[in-house]
Amino acid sequence: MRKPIIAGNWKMFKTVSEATAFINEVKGKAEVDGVESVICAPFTNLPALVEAVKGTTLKIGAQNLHFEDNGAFTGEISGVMLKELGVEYVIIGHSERRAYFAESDEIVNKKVLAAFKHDLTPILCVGEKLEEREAGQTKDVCKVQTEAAFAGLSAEQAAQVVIAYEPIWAIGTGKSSTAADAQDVIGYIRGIVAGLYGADTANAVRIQYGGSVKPNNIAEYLGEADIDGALVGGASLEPASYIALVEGAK
Ligand SMILES: O=C(CO)COP(=O)(O)O
Repeated sequence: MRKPIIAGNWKMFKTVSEATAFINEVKGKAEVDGVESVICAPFTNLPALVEAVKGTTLKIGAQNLHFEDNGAFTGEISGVMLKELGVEYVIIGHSERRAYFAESDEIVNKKVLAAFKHDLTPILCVGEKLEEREAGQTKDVCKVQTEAAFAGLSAEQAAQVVIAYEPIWAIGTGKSSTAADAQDVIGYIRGIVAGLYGADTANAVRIQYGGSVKPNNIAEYLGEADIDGALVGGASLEPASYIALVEGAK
């Protein structure tokens, strides 16, 4: 059985004091047996958040990393740095990074490999643009992105990747994919992993849906056979809403 995983992607929101106040409000509430609950926060919040979640089952993730361990890369943060902080997860290849920071499939792959080098679990984002969906290219786009990102991973590593299928047209728009459409694409993505590594690995990989997930629609997604959780932006920012999301994944 795959353990459902709810991850909040805070994007560029919350100062350190706002972030720690959030954890104090959700402690003991956004902790539900059988559901993994992860907050992916801006870099500046990470030390305080790792400290704030001690003694809880909540986990902390970053939203990006550089693929090198160190070097002349002004403004960047590496896997070594994240690991020493006690961060466990890292979002890689979010569509906002691909669009605004020119992250190619090759860079995404290097980042996935860097995450494993430092024992961080990648939350790998894939998904199509609106024009790609309209042109009937959704599955092709997901195939190219997934295969590129997994290049060079062992089966054991592949089984640990969390994939987040996020159709770009559904992010922050209130236009969510139907649960059935999300299941169709996510089942297809699981098949891609099966093609690369076989059925056991594919059955172990957890695949989230992301894009306008809210407390009132999360149960529909989690009710689908291949959807193992959600990567949530806007609705992860308020404590009450985040708690409802984790409860909705039971
Ligand atoms: O991009 C997302 C999560 O990574 C989705 O954002 P929203 O939940 O705000 O649509």
